[in-house]
Amino acid sequence: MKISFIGTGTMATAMIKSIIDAGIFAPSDIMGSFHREKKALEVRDTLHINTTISNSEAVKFGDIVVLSVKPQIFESVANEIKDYIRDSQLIISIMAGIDVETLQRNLLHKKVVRCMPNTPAQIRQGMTVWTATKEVEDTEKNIVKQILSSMGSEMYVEDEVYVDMATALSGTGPAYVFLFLESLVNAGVHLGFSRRDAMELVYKTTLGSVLFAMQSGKHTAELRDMVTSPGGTTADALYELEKGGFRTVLEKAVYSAYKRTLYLKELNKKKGG
Ligand SMILES: NC(=O)C1=CN([C@@H]2O[C@H](COP(=O)(O)OP(=O)(O)OC[C@H]3O[C@@H](n4cnc5c(N)ncnc54)[C@H](OP(=O)(O)O)[C@@H]3O)[C@@H](O)[C@H]2O)C=CC1
Ligand SMILES: O=C(O)[C@@H]1CCC=N1
Repeated sequence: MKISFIGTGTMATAMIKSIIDAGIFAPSDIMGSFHREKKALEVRDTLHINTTISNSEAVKFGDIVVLSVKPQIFESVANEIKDYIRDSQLIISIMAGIDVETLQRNLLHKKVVRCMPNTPAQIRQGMTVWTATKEVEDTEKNIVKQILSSMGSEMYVEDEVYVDMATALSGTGPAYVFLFLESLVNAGVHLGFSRRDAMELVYKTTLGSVLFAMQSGKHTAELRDMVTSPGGTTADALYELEKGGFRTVLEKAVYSAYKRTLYLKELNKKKGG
C-alpha cells in the first residue's frame, strides 16, 4: 500500500515521520508533493521518501492521498487533482474548516476521511479527532486508525461537527498550552529564577499535574482544593486568576477559534460552486 501527501509542511511531515517510525509505511511507499523544488529535494534527502513538485503525480502514486495544504488553497489544488483521483482511493483531509461535503463536491469523490490532528504528533503524542463517509469501508477505517494512532491518540466521531469543535479545542490547543507555559516561565524569571530552572519547574509541574489529573480520575476542582491550604499561597493566586477572568478568557478564546473554523467552512462552501 502507498500513501501520498499533497502539501508536505509541518503537519504532513509529522505524519510521515510517525508512519515510518511505526513501520506502517516504508519511505519508498510514501510520496510528498511540494510547490518548491528546493524543499522537495531537501525532504527527499532527509526522510528518504519520494518527492515531486506535481500534485497530480502525487495523486497517481498513492492508494491513500492525504490533503495537507492550507485550506485557503484547497479549491485550486482540488481543480488540479480531481481528474486524477481513482474510485478506489481513500482521501484523508487534515485541513481546518473544509467539511466533508465541500471535499466530496470539489474532488468529485465520495470516499473521504476528515480529521483534525495536532502538532504533538511530531513526537507521536498527538491527539486526532476524525470522521469518515459511509463509502469508507471498515478495513480502510482500520488503516486510518493505525495511521492516526502512530501519531499518538485518536478519537472517531460519527458527526463531523465534533471535528469542527476539535479544531478549536485539540487542533489549536497546543498553542494555548504553549502560551500558558511561556507565561508561567516568565513569571518564574520575574521572581528571580534562571530561565532554564524556571522552564524545568514549569514543564515538570505541568506534566506531573496532567498525569495526576488523568490517573486520579478526580474532578480538577477537587485536585485544586488539595493544593489550596487555608490561608495559604494558592488561594491568593487563584483569587487573582479568577479576578482577571482566566476561565472566561480561555473559554472565549476557544469559542473564537471555533467561530473561525465555521467561518472558514462557510467561505470554502461558497467557493468552488
Ligand atoms: N499546524 C497545525 O497545528 C495544524 C494544521 N492543520 C492543517 O494542516 C494543514 C497544513 O498545515 P501546516 O502543516 O501547519 O502548514 P504548512 O504551511 O507547514 O504546510 C503546507 C505545505 O503546503 C505547501 N504548499 C503550498 N502550496 C502548495 C501547492 N500548490 N501544492 C503543494 N503544496 C503546496 C507549503 O509549501 P511552502 O511552505 O513552500 O509554501 C507547505 O509546505 C492545514 O490545512 C491546517 O489547517 C491541522 C491540524 C493542526
Ligand atoms: O491555525 C490553524 O488554522 C491550524 C488548524 C488547527 C491548528 N492550526
